[in-house]
This record gives sequence, C-alpha cells and structure tokens, in this order.
Amino acid sequence: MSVLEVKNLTIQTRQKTVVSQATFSVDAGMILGIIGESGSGKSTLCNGIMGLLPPSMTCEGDVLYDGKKIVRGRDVSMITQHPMSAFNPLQTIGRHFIETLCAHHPLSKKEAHLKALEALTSVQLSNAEDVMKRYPVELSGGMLQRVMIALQIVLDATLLIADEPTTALDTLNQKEILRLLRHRADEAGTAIIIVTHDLGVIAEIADTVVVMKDGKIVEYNDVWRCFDAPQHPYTKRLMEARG
Ligand SMILES: Nc1ncnc2c1ncn2[C@@H]1O[C@H](COP(=O)(O)OP(=O)(O)OP(=O)(O)O)[C@@H](O)[C@H]1O
Repeated sequence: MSVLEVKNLTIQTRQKTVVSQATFSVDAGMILGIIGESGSGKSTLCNGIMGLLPPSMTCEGDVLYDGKKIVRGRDVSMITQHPMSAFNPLQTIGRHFIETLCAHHPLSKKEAHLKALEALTSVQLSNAEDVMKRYPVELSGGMLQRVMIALQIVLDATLLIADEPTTALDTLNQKEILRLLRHRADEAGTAIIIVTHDLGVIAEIADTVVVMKDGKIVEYNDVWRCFDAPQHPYTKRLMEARG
C-alpha cells in the first residue's frame, strides 16, 4: 500500500486555482521528485499535504496517509529550503531536539539526548555533542539541513517532504544531502517527496516524477520514462533546456 495518496487535491485562493486536481502516490522506500517552474504550485502542493496552508487558501480532495487522513507531525516531517526558519533562533539545537522528541515519544530527557546524538552522528555531523550546544545561527546551511534530516530520523517519520533541500548548498554538500535522503529511503523505507528546480537532482535520486505547470500535473511518470520518453510538450521542453 502507498504511504501517501493524494487524490484530486485542489487548492485555491480567492483569485485563482493554485493547485488543480493533483493525484499521485508515494510508496515506502520511494522518492518522488516534483519539478516545475517557479510559481507552478510545488510548495503550495506540499503545504497542502502537510496541512500547513494559510487561512486565505481553501483545499479540496483527499490526502491519505497509510490509507487514513493525514496526522501531521509524528508521521510526516518537512525539510525546507530555509532551514533557519524551521528552528527557534533562541534555542540550542539540543534543546530543539529534546523538546521535539519528548513531545512525540514517551522518553526521558536523557534518553532523548542520546537519541539525538546518535541521529546527528548518523548524518555525518562530526562532534554531535558540540552541535547540540549550538544555536541555529552558528551552523552553516549544509549543517542545518543535516540537522533537519537527523530530526526526521529520530522522529521516525515514514513520510519526508523536502522542499528544495539543496538549493542553498554548494555542490559537495548537495551531493551529501541527496545521498543521505536516498540512504534513508533505502534503509528505513521512508517515502520521500523532493521538490526541486534542478533536473540533475531528479535524475540523481528520484524514482518517479511529477511535472507541474500552472498548478496542474502535466506528467507523472517513472524517472527514466520522464527523461527518455517525455510525453508532455512542457516536459520535452524542460528536457531540451537541460541540453
Ligand atoms: N499565501 C499565498 N496567498 C496567495 N497566493 C499565494 C500564496 N502562496 C503562494 N501563492 C501563489 O500560488 C502560486 C504558486 O506558488 P508556489 O510557491 O506554490 O509555487 P512554487 O512552484 O513552489 O514556486 P517556487 O519554485 O518559486 O518556490 C503562485 O502564483 C503564488 O503567487
């Protein structure tokens, strides 16, 4: 069964339809890439799945998680383009971890601390003890992305939505974050949605692809089909632009 099923999801503002009749699914251990030009509705679609839409937007259709209506927080986590905004600037990384963990699992502070250390080490952050004592502003973008993945690991979320997780990173850090996400899907069976402008990212880690244009899904296919035999003229143009 799919971890996530999105059926006819339509998201509107008073002025316009931002996402129209989106339908797709993600299985355990699979990575779905969402690609499309700026303003095509990618982030709004993800926010709709997470139940994080602003009050000015209305949402119709179904988002089913393991066959049930979605429960945010415990089972789903999100990695954003601006990791700084995901953290309270006045809280150390350690405190953030412990509070988040204890809010979701019945753990003592000490147990939560140990789990956090383990997770931070597993995302290749050397000196996890030191990272725990830092404030978000003291860490680089790449480090914060790793911290977010570590947080997803400790929460044991089975669906992870990564909205442009590598956009602000240098090539080396980009590759490392993508490797960690792929590893997470393969080893823990996490279903992952990755939003990107970058076809290279899709080619590198996605199993399936959703191509969005003006709020509509114009193509939904296996990654190799999308690259080798794009069906929609917009996908063809995207592929040609890649050179
Ligand atoms: N809070 C909002 N209120 C009204 N319109 C919004 C709001 N947020 C987004 N939109 C509009 O919805 C459309 C889709 O925006 P969205 O951010 O989802 O696109 P995107 O594909 O993620 O773009 P980008 O790649 O630049 O992040 C845009 O036209 C945008 O102006």
